[in-house]
Amino acid sequence: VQLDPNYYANICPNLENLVRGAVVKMMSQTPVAAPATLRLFFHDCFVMGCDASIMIMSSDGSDEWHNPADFSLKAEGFETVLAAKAAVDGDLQCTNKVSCADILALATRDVVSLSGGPTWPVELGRYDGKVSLGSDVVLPSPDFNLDQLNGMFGSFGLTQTDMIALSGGHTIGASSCMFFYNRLYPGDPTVSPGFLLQLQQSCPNPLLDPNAFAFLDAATPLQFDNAYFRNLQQGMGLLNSDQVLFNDPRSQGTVNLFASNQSAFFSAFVDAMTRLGRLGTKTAVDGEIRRDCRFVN
Ligand code: HEM
Ligand SMILES: [Ca+2]
Ligand SMILES: [Ca+2]
Repeated sequence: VQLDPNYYANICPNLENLVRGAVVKMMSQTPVAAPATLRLFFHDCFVMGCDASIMIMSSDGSDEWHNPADFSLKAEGFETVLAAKAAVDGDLQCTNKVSCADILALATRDVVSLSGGPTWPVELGRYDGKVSLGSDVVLPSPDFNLDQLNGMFGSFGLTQTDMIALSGGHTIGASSCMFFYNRLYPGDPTVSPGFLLQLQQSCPNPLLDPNAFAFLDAATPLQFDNAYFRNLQQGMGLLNSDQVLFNDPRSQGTVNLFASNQSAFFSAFVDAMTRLGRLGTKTAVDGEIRRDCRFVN
């Protein structure tokens, strides 16, 4: 299936402005909107393709969101897409003509660029999926090593460079301590000593505070920039799957490039996001334009 940035040019000419307006408003209300939306897009695309399957809420808890790998997705991402969908449907020319999957793709581009990252033309024309099953969810674990990361991203036709650039999505947002406690007690030798102390203070005890968290990019947690890669050079990657990108000699060169050259990171990120956005594209044959992003029609 061929996606096209101009897909809605005649169907809903004001689409991009409507989405951006809703995203700007959500971002002014909460700093969580941007990272939550970006992560939502990634988790959507890796399961059944970019078809907004992650947004379907079933009454019996069998949907993707109820899988432990998705349960920690923050509400603000879903709310951003729902707000953008409401803005789009509020334009009579557009009502029920734009898929939730396309709105999620546009909102994701907008949260990235409005956080200081690159902007790019978003390919459009995906239909929404009609199936969401928790049992279909397979996502990378924060304990993955380089071969496991390459294996999973490679299964989607993404290269190691794509995988490293996309991991740069961790330049914004936070992680619950539960995903990296195992690096803190006893201290993982690849965590810099100062950062280790800092993290042990933020995450004192897994049993005491399940809500404890740390920023994925301790330097600039709200800015979409290449500080994430400079952190890795200093042993300040939060997740094992982050730090391993620098520690493994096979990926270190790309980390060093992105750390020293922000435009190289941005252009690799745009390429990789565009490829990610092409996964599992649905059409009218196997999809629909969902009226309410949370339910199949
Ligand atoms: C490479 C494999 C990846 C692993 C193992 C991974 C794992 C994680 C984990 C464990 C968290 C913390 C979740 C929580 O505390 O609820 C997280 C957060 C996040 N991830 Fe990833 N991730 C990966 C790739 C990606 C990609 C490709 C993107 C987007 C391009 C992305 C975007 C994000 C964002 C923005 C957050 C912060 C969410 C927030 O603050 O609400 N991640 N990731
Ligand atoms: Ca999906
Ligand atoms: Ca940052």
